[in-house]
Amino acid sequence: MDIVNPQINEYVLAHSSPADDLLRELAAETRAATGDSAGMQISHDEGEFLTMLVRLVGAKRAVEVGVFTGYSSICIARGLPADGHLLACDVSEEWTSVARRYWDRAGVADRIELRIAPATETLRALPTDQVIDFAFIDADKVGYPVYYEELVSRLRPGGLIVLDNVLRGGRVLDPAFDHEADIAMRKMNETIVRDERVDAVMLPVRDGVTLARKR
Ligand SMILES: C[S@@+](CC[C@H](N)C(=O)[O-])C[C@H]1O[C@@H](n2cnc3c(N)ncnc32)[C@H](O)[C@@H]1O
Repeated sequence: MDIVNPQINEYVLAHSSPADDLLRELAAETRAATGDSAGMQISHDEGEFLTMLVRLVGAKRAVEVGVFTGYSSICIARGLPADGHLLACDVSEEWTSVARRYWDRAGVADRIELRIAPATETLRALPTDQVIDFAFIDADKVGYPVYYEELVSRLRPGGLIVLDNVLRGGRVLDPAFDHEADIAMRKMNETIVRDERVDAVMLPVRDGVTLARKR
């Protein structure tokens, strides 16, 4: 199911600040190098959205779960101040080797710390008093509840967690879709809307994005 009419998506893209040449080159290299997996990359308009959110929150300390070839991490890092820090979590040396090259070229490598390990391990190992201003979750869907909990407990008041793919192509609507990722996402969405620690807004941006802001 298309969440948004494809023509509307094109129009949205055409009327958002355009991605620069570097991000377009990264998208093209990702398509050439990873084939069908390239569909995991966020879209240009979602990237601009992330940069704007990071700036609006005034974030300095950010976390990303799910780096792939680095598109969203560049967008997040560009929204941070020069002394900002992005902890980037992924399990793939291969995909993140592309990301490292583009972080260098984007001039943001000095603000990104990459940890190659299951994100559950990385996040659980963070000090409990570590303060996070902004987080983006875009990795294995079954892991979302753990990632959300580890991040929300460290989020400062006014801090923001952004979760991607919360609509799963519309499959969250129908329990007949019983893939573990669809089940996990339904549970995640129910948890967030009942979580009294945050105000939550779910938006039909691409495959669905939830913004959870700590009270
Ligand atoms: C949807 S892609 C991320 C796309 C990325 N945000 C972008 O804009 O290009 C999901 C990523 O999550 C990573 N991943 C999968 N399972 C993971 C886990 N348990 N811990 C950390 N990363 C994981 C994959 O290696 C993959 O790079």
